[in-house]
Amino acid sequence: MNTDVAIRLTGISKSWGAHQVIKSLDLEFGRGQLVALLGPSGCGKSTLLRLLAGLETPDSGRVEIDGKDVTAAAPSARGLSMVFQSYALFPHLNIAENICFGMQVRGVHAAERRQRLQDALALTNLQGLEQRKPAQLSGGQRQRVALARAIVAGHSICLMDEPLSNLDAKLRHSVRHEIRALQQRLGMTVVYVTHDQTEAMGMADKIVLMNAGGIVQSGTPAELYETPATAFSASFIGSPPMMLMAAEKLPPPLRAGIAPIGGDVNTLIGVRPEHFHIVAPSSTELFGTVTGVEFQGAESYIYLDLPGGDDIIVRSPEKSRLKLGDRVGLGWNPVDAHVFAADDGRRLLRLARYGHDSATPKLAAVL
Ligand SMILES: Nc1ncnc2c1ncn2[C@@H]1O[C@H](COP(=O)(O)OP(=O)(O)OP(=O)(O)O)[C@@H](O)[C@H]1O
Repeated sequence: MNTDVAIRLTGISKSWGAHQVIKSLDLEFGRGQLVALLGPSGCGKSTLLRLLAGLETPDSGRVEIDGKDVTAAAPSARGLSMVFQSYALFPHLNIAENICFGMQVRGVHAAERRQRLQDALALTNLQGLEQRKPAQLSGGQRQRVALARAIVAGHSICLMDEPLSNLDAKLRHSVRHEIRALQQRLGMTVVYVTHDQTEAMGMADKIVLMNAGGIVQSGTPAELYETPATAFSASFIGSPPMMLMAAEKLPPPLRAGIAPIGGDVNTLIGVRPEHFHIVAPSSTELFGTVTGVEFQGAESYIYLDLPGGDDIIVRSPEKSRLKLGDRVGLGWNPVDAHVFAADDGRRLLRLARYGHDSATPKLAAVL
């Protein structure tokens, strides 16, 4: 048994009627890690979490927790706690009673209950609020009660399903920081479902990006950002995401060097918004028309309409002086470009090598 693995899924499938929601999935969750299950609505994240929790049974495959086969085990026998989006607090019980409810049901001794309650209140910064009812707390405080309840359970694995989605943007940011700090301090293994890539990028040790019931890519946030395995991955990670341009619509000098990568395949060129350079129109063969400028404080987003019909966003570290309708030149360093097959989005070789290839001097020169 590999003790670094807290949860292992092997060949897990689940269908609802004819709809296969989870497609023969293999996955490992490292001990003490926060792993984000990320993906668009309906891709199967919550179903996967419920299969882990034992709230659903897989049609096939095996769920192991701490090396033990728990595929057929009841949720209560799996040694894990859960935190839901809806908090799931009892409105008629006060905060202390809500936090202690599970311990009481399990018959934990009163003195032990009091001690664990005090520890959890201190960890989640809820001291002084014990006697209040959930309705008398803010959304952020309620979510902290749900966290405290998960902590007192004393399990080393916690499953969280979109725990921050009922909070406003500012609160989401601070509670997200609290969850991460707590997870690291307690050394918990957390499986965290979210559709928000900034949350996953900011919190996770590992991101498992899902689409249509399968895993598109899994790795550290940096791996997904720097080396997206598919065009889907490229356009899901990053805010704004990577811009994808049909290679055939780009002027020939910008296409040079791509043909050997794609062969006969139509390709998409991907460039992150921060890697575009806005240059004088006379120094490049690719032009764009400014359709919008957003000032964000530390940076500006410049929206450009390209002749081929692609709309792109350029991220500029300065306050932009560009105006609507301005015509600008656009370039990028070839080492920052990614190439994907247009048909299924698979990653082809990175353009980097070709940028410095003597066979394509024009590409580097133009950019
Ligand atoms: N009990 C159920 N019966 C039938 N279909 C279901 C059931 N639960 C989920 N589904 C379907 O399975 C698919 C995946 O749902 P799931 O809730 O796992 O997605 P998700 O990625 O968590 O989405 P969201 O981010 O919107 O919560 C959806 O098409 C959903 O309609």
